[in-house]
Amino acid sequence: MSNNQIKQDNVRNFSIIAHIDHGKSTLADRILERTKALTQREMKEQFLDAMDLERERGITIKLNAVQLRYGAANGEDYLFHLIDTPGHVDFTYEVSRSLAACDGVLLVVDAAQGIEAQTLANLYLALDNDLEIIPVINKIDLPAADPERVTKELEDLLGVTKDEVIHASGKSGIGIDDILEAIVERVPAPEGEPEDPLKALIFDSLYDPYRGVIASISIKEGTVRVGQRIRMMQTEKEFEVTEIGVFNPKPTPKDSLTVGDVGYLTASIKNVSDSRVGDTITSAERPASEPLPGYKKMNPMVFCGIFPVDASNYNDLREALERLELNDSSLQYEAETSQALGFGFRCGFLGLLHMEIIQERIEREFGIDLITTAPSVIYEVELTDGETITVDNPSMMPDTQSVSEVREPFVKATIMVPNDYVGSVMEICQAKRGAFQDMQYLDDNRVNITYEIPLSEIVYDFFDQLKSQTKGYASFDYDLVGYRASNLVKMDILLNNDTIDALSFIVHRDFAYERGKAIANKLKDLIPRQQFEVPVQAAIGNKIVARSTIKAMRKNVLSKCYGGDISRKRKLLEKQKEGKKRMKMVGSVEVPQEAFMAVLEMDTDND
Ligand SMILES: Nc1nc2c(ncn2[C@@H]2O[C@H](COP(=O)(O)OP(=O)(O)OP(=O)(O)O)[C@@H](O)[C@H]2O)c(=O)[nH]1
Repeated sequence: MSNNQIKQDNVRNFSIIAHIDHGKSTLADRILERTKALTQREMKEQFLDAMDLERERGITIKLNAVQLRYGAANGEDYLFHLIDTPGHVDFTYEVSRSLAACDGVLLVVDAAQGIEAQTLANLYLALDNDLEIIPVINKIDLPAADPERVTKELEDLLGVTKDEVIHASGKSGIGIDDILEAIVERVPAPEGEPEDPLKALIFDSLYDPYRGVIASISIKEGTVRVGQRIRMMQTEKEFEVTEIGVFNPKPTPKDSLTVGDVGYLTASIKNVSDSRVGDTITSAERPASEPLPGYKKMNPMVFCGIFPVDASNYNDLREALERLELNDSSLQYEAETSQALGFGFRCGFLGLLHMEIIQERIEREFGIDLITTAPSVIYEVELTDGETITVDNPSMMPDTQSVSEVREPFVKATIMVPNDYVGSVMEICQAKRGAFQDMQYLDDNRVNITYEIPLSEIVYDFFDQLKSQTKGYASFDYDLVGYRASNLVKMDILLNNDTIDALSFIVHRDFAYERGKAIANKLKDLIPRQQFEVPVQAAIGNKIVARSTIKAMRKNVLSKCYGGDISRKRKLLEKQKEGKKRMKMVGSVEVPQEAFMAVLEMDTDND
């Protein structure tokens, strides 16, 4: 059958979870290598991170599942499915879905860094899914490695003994055999009956222009065959299976997939929303009575406006978003018109990284230059007439007179730092309107601090500040906890006496004056001099709270280059041209892209 005679008892489905940069992809590569999934020559540097953008940023965005064969020390052959998980907080939901496709995980911890915030977040997801956990200390080759300390941390955290913790190095190959044997011995084989009605979990889905949706599936019950009629239990749509197969790691078609198999399925599905991640595929003729647990739609938390620099690219931008949405059901968008920026789209994202990735893909893959506005969260606004509306665009915030209460989303932020930085972390959290919750000592040197903080503050420069104030030692994770009332007001920005809707933002009243001043100063620096003097004003309602002035231009930029340094001149001209692309005429003033993001960086330079 599809397993090439390997019995279900010898199937092992597992995943690797780790804090970002603790070496998950490198370890996955070593495992592929050891099980001869790829010859060295075929092996790209990091096979599982397939998308260009991922490789460049060195992070894993999309899931992947690879089938491997392993000849164990006990003389038997085993079939492994290694399911990759994304490592960033924005993608927690995808991690949780891919874990639902497994029976065990390797919990990888960097030998020098120890347990970090996302190690814990991922561990909790694994525990939620009742998975067998194999602790692995990675990078033991590093001079700064302290495997004893990290072993102790893992013992305390997991209640395991020292002997159960594997020491490894993805770089030098130490411990890889121990890991493979531990998978055989400790991860349970999938349960489920091949003859029962089909239940296949969709844990990822991808749109291919030729074949339609390619769903990544894990078969929990029953068997699926080519030509079979299937039904999506959530959407109740039916399709006929055109191809099924496994990745080993190249896509390899099979006639059927059965319990324990992890692979892909196509069925001429034209719309990704018809095969939602987390949904259960069953047979149309003999449907299962209940879907697999845990279907949850992920809602975007961060919104921003996306506008083409060149208005004639509006339709291209819409097409680009349509195409991206096919592969990414968590991306949302709707048309938006800004007085300042013209026609564009209001887009919703899971988090900041998700937002950056989409913006970069639009620019790179579709060649459209964008102006994006500062990210905003969704506010709940109770009006004086009793109605409640949601606002994801600051410029749409109603006038203060008609508002009785504004509520904003709060998150529980978990921050892990060495002792020395506790003071700095608390200072940042306090400045970000955080409410202290708890502080726990993990060992002699490390502390786990929890705060409740408004999401909007996290969206601004929280993480950057955290990193710079703790020399990169802090690790951070967050979870939405709900909406709370806050004293918030809308700040408008006026350029040359015109209100620029795309520059409006929401701010806590206590910080309004300070932020208004900071942004007026920042914009003065960011917006190039024009032919005339431009006043920059920050206002709440009709009240101007801060003001600065962009002086009129006197000289041509080139006059700065004395002498005949041609190459320098050319560079300057090119730089100017480059800058031009990112400029937008807003009324009578030319405004660069950076100005729309200024609100994010205000706190970092208060000069
Ligand atoms: N010294 C040493 N460095 C390692 C080892 N494993 C990985 N690294 C390095 O650590 C960095 C991160 O490794 P990755 O494998 O990309 O980490 P990751 O956890 O997959 O990262 P994300 O995909 O972003 O979650 C890279 O620079 C690797 O070269 C190891 O065993 N020893």
